[in-house]
Amino acid sequence: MSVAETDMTTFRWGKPLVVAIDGPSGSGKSSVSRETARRLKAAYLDTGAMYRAVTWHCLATGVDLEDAAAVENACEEVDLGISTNPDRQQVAVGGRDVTEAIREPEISKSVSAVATTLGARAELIRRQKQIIADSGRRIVAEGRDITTVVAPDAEVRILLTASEESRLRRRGLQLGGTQSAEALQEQVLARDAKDSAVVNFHEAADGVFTVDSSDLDFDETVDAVLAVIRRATR
Ligand SMILES: Nc1ncnc2c1ncn2[C@@H]1O[C@H](COP(=O)(O)OP(=O)(O)OP(=O)(O)O)[C@@H](O)[C@H]1O
Ligand SMILES: Nc1ccn([C@H]2C[C@H](O)[C@@H](COP(=O)(O)O)O2)c(=O)n1
Repeated sequence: MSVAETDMTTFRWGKPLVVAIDGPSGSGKSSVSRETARRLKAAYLDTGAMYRAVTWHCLATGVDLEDAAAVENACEEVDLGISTNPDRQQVAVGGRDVTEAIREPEISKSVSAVATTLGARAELIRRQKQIIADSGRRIVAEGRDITTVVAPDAEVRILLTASEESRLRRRGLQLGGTQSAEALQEQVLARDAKDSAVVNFHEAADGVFTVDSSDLDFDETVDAVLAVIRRATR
């Protein structure tokens, strides 16, 4: 039996398999979830990219990020496209490809303003639920409130954590060692502190498995996540 066939059997091919993964910045949610989706032959949804795309749209069209009603309105109106192919992430706003642009530091600096606007969250949560339904419920979705709000009914729910030290080190390496310690703290810890005002992604809710990747490398973390999925679905 090939590895692919083994995976299909082990992971209930043909049955719903929504895997919800939350965690703080730099814990490895995006990279680990994407690889997990590949292994499961599932779709992949990066919900943070949606918050980033709305932020890009607000900045590009002059929406005041301090004006909650304006941000909510922009979020409801925006034509937002996001691919769910784990091998090719694409994000579009009004048909324009913003896949790279939403990763710019200006967006990372401003995105919490959108993420803490409750009306904007409600609209993105509605769209995220629709994307999960449209996937035929075979998807790995990651963010900050997937286990608790977007997909509390997911077959498997995981909180992916790592120590602050590991998360700062990983983000530093990811950015090519170009950032000062202060800049990294701002991008990782200060952003988490702002986002925590509206959503809890530091503690696992009831029924949510915790995977602590502080002492695991990337491959070991993917294996640990797959082991949780196997255990939860057998
Ligand atoms: N277990 C691990 N060991 C070492 N490096 C890891 C591990 N998991 C992820 N990484 C690396 O850490 C960096 C940050 O990971 P990633 O972008 O997936 O985090 P994230 O939780 O999605 O962050 P954010 O929410 O800020 O987007 C990436 O370069 C990734 O390859
Ligand atoms: N479900 C989610 C996903 C993301 N956010 C916020 C938190 C971050 O500041 C921002 C960008 O996320 P990232 O790309 O860094 O994972 O979006 C959220 O509040 N809820």
